[in-house]
Amino acid sequence: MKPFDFLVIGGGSAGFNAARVAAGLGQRVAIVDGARELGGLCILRGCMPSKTLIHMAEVLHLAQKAKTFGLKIPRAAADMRAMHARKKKIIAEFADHRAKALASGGYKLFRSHARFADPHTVELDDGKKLTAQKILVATGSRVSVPPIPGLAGTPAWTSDDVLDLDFIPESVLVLGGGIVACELSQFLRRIGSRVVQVQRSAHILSDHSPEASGVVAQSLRDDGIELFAGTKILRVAAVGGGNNDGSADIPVRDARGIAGRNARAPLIKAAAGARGVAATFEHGGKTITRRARHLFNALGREPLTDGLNLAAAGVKLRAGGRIAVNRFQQTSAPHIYAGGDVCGPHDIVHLAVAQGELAARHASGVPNLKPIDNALLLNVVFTSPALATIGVLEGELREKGVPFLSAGYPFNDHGKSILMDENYGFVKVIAEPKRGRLLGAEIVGPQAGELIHCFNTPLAMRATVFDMLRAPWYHPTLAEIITYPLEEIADRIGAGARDRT
Ligand SMILES: Cc1cc2nc3c(=O)[nH]c(=O)nc-3n(C[C@H](O)[C@H](O)[C@H](O)COP(=O)(O)OP(=O)(O)OC[C@H]3O[C@@H](n4cnc5c(N)ncnc54)[C@H](O)[C@@H]3O)c2cc1C
Ligand SMILES: NC(=O)c1ccc[n+]([C@@H]2O[C@H](COP(=O)([O-])OP(=O)(O)OC[C@H]3O[C@@H](n4cnc5c(N)ncnc54)[C@H](O)[C@@H]3O)[C@@H](O)[C@H]2O)c1
Repeated sequence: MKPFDFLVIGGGSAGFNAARVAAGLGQRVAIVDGARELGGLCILRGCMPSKTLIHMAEVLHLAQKAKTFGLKIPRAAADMRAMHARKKKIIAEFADHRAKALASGGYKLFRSHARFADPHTVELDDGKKLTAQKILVATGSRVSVPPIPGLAGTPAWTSDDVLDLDFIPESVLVLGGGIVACELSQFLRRIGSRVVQVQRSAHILSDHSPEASGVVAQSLRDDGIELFAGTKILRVAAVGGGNNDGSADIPVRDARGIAGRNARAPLIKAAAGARGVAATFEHGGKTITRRARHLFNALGREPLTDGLNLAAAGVKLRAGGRIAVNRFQQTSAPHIYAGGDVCGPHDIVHLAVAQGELAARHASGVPNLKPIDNALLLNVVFTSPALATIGVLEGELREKGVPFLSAGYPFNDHGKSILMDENYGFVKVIAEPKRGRLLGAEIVGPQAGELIHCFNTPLAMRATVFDMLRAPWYHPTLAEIITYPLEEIADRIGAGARDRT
């Protein structure tokens, strides 16, 4: 077959958008994807199913709080079969749209796994070989199974399984305190499961400030989750007894679940007669054991490079297994690029898309490209309250010795959030101390994932707190809470700086 200009391995968020941009630039493009179902993680088993279910659980939560609002809603409860059906319908529509786009003819699609035969050639499952001038590796990530005694041999759910539930589990033992663990623990609790969550670090969501993640932890506990942080997990095991929630039996999967099966990991069998799981961990100087009907491994993800034979292409990995890339997504073999979860450094969809598009433009010879601006890092945790950050925050600035001013304001003193009974959390603004140029913002509270977008354009345009205060802010809105810290910083800097901007 005639060589391609640009060949993409993996048709998820990074790969699909890279192919779309390269084809738009007139390149002859191929995509190779080995999944049974096309769509990628975000659509099939990541952002979209999780946010569909989380939204439904949020509606349920509000209905259950009806009395607070003077309403009579006698019995609001989850109907998991109906929720599952709605999620499936919505996801099928998104996946269908993506599959049609992949098969649209703009690029040649091969339904196969790919492995490098040499730096310009990949081999497909049927032995066919494809060559290309430039190649993008965008194979994503899979659930990781850390070496916790007993974990690899204990039947466990992954996020794939939790997102596919059509019944309410009686009880779930959640291992981990990252985004997946927190978002889905709260979902499980809100549909009616008993949830025990066990986290290693001293506070959950350890990439975030203790102040912000502490608000989320409080809300998880207020929802009724038994949350242990600062633990050392000693072992997990399948046990007899447990609870009966009507589920047929413990799923026979390994701790990597469906992702593991895709990667051809061996299946394991549940111990005969096992009806539950137990985790034993150290916490506050004590050894504690907690049991539940199901175990949920939410201990992180790892880049999916198995079977790609990257060595044959001269592509090197960083410590931890991610593909090493430069600021234009080029790997150690400069004609081979990587984008998305397989290279990181963050598993976030808009970054996967941006990396894929940047790689496609660079590979197509587009001049004067700008690398992705790390000072605009945007992150949202879709718990309730949500936690969202953008830019550079206090912890990093302190570590680097960079001077800054910061000011915050709590939602429990703001009109709109009080009338909504949304009293958790705060907004915080961080700015450069001389002229008040914005450096970052942190919001934990109602609609934080939406509110944080008040800052993305001003940050990208290097605006100051004075610029933001010149804009109108409607009353009463959640967004106007942002004016209080902006005003505080502006006051501290003084009129001189305002006049200079
Ligand atoms: C539960 C969950 C919720 C999430 N929620 C959010 C969220 O709300 N917001 C957010 O920004 N991010 C979220 N993420 C992260 C986000 O989903 C990922 O960062 C993003 O989807 C990664 O895209 P990708 O293109 O790198 O990989 P993928 O979408 O996984 O695409 C990789 C593709 O490569 C294919 N492939 C793999 N190996 C081969 C091979 N050898 N040959 C051929 N094809 C291959 C696979 O079949 C797959 O289609 C979530 C993740 C999870 C797990
Ligand atoms: N809203 C979003 O944008 C969103 C939602 C879900 C997932 N994601 C992305 O998906 C990726 C995966 O998320 P995740 O939550 O699975 O991973 P994570 O890396 O964020 O969290 C893993 C958790 O497991 C714990 N852990 C790991 N090894 C352990 C061990 N040996 N013993 C005890 N604890 C251990 C860590 O302390 C951490 O709490 C993240 O990078 C995230 O960015 C994003």
